[in-house]
Amino acid sequence: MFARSAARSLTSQSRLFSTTAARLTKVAVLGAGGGIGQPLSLLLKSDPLVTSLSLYDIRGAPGVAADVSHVDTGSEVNGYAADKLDEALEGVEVVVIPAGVPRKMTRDDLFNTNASIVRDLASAIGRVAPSAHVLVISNPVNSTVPIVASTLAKAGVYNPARVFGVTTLDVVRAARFTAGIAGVSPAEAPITVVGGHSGATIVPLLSQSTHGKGIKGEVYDKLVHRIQFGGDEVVKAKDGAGSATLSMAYAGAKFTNALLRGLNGEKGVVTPTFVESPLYKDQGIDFFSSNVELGVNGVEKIHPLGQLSAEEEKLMEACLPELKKNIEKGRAFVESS
Ligand SMILES: NC(=O)C1=CN([C@@H]2O[C@H](COP(=O)(O)OP(=O)(O)OC[C@H]3O[C@@H](n4cnc5c(N)ncnc54)[C@H](O)[C@@H]3O)[C@@H](O)[C@H]2O)C=CC1
Ligand SMILES: O=C([O-])CC(=O)C(=O)O
Repeated sequence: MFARSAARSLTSQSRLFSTTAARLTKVAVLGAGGGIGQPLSLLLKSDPLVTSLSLYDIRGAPGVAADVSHVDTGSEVNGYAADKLDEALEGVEVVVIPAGVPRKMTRDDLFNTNASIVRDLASAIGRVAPSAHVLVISNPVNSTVPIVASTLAKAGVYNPARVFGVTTLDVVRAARFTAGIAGVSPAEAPITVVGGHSGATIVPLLSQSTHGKGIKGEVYDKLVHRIQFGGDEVVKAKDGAGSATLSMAYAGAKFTNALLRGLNGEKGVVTPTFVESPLYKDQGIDFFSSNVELGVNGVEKIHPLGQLSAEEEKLMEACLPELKKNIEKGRAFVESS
């Protein structure tokens, strides 16, 4: 079912999973009973690089685990009820967090509910699995990632190479939408998306893409808007029933597979992700999404942005102040907790 392939970047491949080696990896999903958590758990059960899957939620995880465990792949699956968080985290190397509420309005509206959920989960990770790699899906990502980092730092176990905001859905959308305009396969139209994960903080670098660089004028403006506000399309279409879940599960599984490939020693695994980054530290922005090489230690190398077009410079001007505010809000929440 899954093809083996030579090392190559995540953004240049269309297959969901790719593997070059086998190594024992225990992965936990916190929020496994939710709209993202359930399909994500199924996809991770299908990933040959996952050998053990630990599913936790305050509601319904044992049922999801029993269901997913019948899938005929090698990994073992265990489900944990609300009071079993510590057990769920034991021996885990990779923790994926889609726990929390989805939005009705803006992602920032979620802050009040999700900030404490993410902080408490990070605190348990710091206690039970302090060297785990933590992949944050819960919104607002621009704030929840600093919350995880600050919580782990408070516990004295923060390793910046091991905390990631999952921005892969922006990358997936950018490739899909650009390919639609260019009339090519999305696999031929990888787009680097940088910045953060909400509206104006999402900056697609179309000028660096073979099929994106020729898109100009109104078509360009509409494409950028669609990439930045793709989440709104889904929220609107679901009409009160939540936000993107299936495409996010796909994106979450894709990023997890990329990290597992890196942890396995595969070289050249490069994809955008929101991490502690030197790129805009001089402007007081400590977290930023850009192309990152993933390796045995998690973050191996943060790539420079490369040449930006005049339009992208303008997008970046709008991105940076908003991103800075979002990051500060996350940090301040942990400081005052
Ligand atoms: N990073 C990204 O690109 C995206 C992020 N999201 C975000 O992912 C999050 C989850 O979205 P959905 O799955 O649609 O929501 P959902 O409401 O369907 O599922 C969330 C799950 O989290 C569980 N939960 C709540 N508190 C918990 C806790 N303390 N510990 C463990 N589990 C807990 C709930 O019981 C529920 O099963 C939202 O914050 C959403 O905004 C959604 C799409 C894309
Ligand atoms: O729009 C939302 O709230 C969910 C999300 O992050 C996305 O779809 O990109």
